[in-house]
Amino acid sequence: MAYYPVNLRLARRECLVVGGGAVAERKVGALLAAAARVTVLSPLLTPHLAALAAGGEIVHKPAAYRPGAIGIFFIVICATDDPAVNRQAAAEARAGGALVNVADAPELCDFTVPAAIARGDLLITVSTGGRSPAFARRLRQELAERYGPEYGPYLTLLSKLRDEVKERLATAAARGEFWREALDGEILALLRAGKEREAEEKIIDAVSRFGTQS
Ligand SMILES: C[C@@]1(CC(=O)O)c2cc3[nH]c(cc4nc(cc5[nH]c(cc(n2)[C@H]1CCC(=O)O)[C@@](C)(CC(=O)O)[C@@H]5CCC(=O)O)C(CC(=O)O)=C4CCC(=O)O)c(CCC(=O)O)c3CC(=O)O
Ligand SMILES: NC(=O)C1=CN([C@@H]2O[C@H](COP(=O)(O)OP(=O)(O)OC[C@H]3O[C@@H](n4cnc5c(N)ncnc54)[C@H](O)[C@@H]3O)[C@@H](O)[C@H]2O)C=CC1
Repeated sequence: MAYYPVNLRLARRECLVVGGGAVAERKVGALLAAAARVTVLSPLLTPHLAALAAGGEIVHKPAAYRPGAIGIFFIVICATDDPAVNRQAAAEARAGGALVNVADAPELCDFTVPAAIARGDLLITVSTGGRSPAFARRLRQELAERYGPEYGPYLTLLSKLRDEVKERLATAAARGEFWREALDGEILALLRAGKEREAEEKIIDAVSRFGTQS
C-alpha cells in the first residue's frame, strides 16, 4: 500500500488518545512535541502520563471507552490493549470526521506514525508501510548518529542565508544551482567544530563568487 507523506500542523488542534499505556505514552509525546492539545481517555495511565495530567499538559478522562464517548477531534489514536475497543472507537471517530490511527490494526489507519528525528526544524522520518516498525526504529537510530545535533543550527544558517541569496541571485534557476553547489560538507564541518561565523562567511563568500560568475 502506497502512502502519501505529509507534515501536519497540530498546534492547538484537539487530539484524542484512547488508552493510557506504553504505546499511548509514545504517541502522546509526539503530539505534545507538535504543540497539539491532547486528551487521553483511559481508566489507567502510565506514571509519565499521570504526571502530564497532574501538570495540566494533557486532559485525562478517567473512564473506559463507551459508544458516544469520542466527541469531535482532529486526530484520534486508538491505543488500548483491547482490539474490539480500538475498532469501535476508530469507527466512531472516523464517523465524526477525525483522522484515525489504530495501534493494533494498520489496515484501519488513515495515517501511520513514522519514526522521527528532529534537529531544530529539520525533520527526518522513516516508515516501512507498517511492515516492520522495529526496522523503522533501527533506521531512526542509525540516522540519528549520521545526522547529529549540528544539523539544527546548520538549517537555521541556511534559512538565514536563503534571503541573502534571493537578493543577490536574480532567478530561481540560479538560486537552485547555487544551493546545489553550496551544500557541501565543508560548511557542516565548520559548524561541527563550533565555527559558526566562519561557516556563515564561507556561504556569503560563495554567493558573491557565484553572483559574479553568472
Ligand atoms: C502501522 C503502525 C501504526 C502506528 O502506530 O502508527 C504500527 C503498528 C504496529 N506496531 C507494532 C509493534 C511495534 N511498534 C514499535 C515501535 C514503533 N511503531 C511505530 C509505528 C507504527 N507501528 C506504524 C507503522 C510505522 C511503519 O510504517 O514502520 C513507530 C515507528 C512510531 C511510533 O509509534 O511513535 C515506533 C518506533 C519509534 C521509534 O523508536 O523511533 C515496536 C518497537 C519497539 O517498541 O521497540 C514494535 C514491536 C516490534 C515489531 O513488531 O516490529 C505492532 C504489533 C503489536 C503486537 O505485536 O501486539 C503494530 C500493529 C501491527 O503491525 O499489526
Ligand atoms: N502501533 C504501535 O506502535 C504499537 C502497537 N502495539 C499495540 O498497541 C496496543 C497497546 O499496547 P500497550 O500500550 O503496550 O498496552 P498497555 O497494556 O500498556 O496499555 C493499555 C491501556 O489501555 C487502557 N484501556 C484498556 N481498555 C480500555 C478501554 N476500554 N477504554 C480506554 N482505555 C482502555 C488501559 O487502561 C491501559 O492504559 C496493543 O494492542 C499492542 O498490540 C504494541 C506496540 C507498538
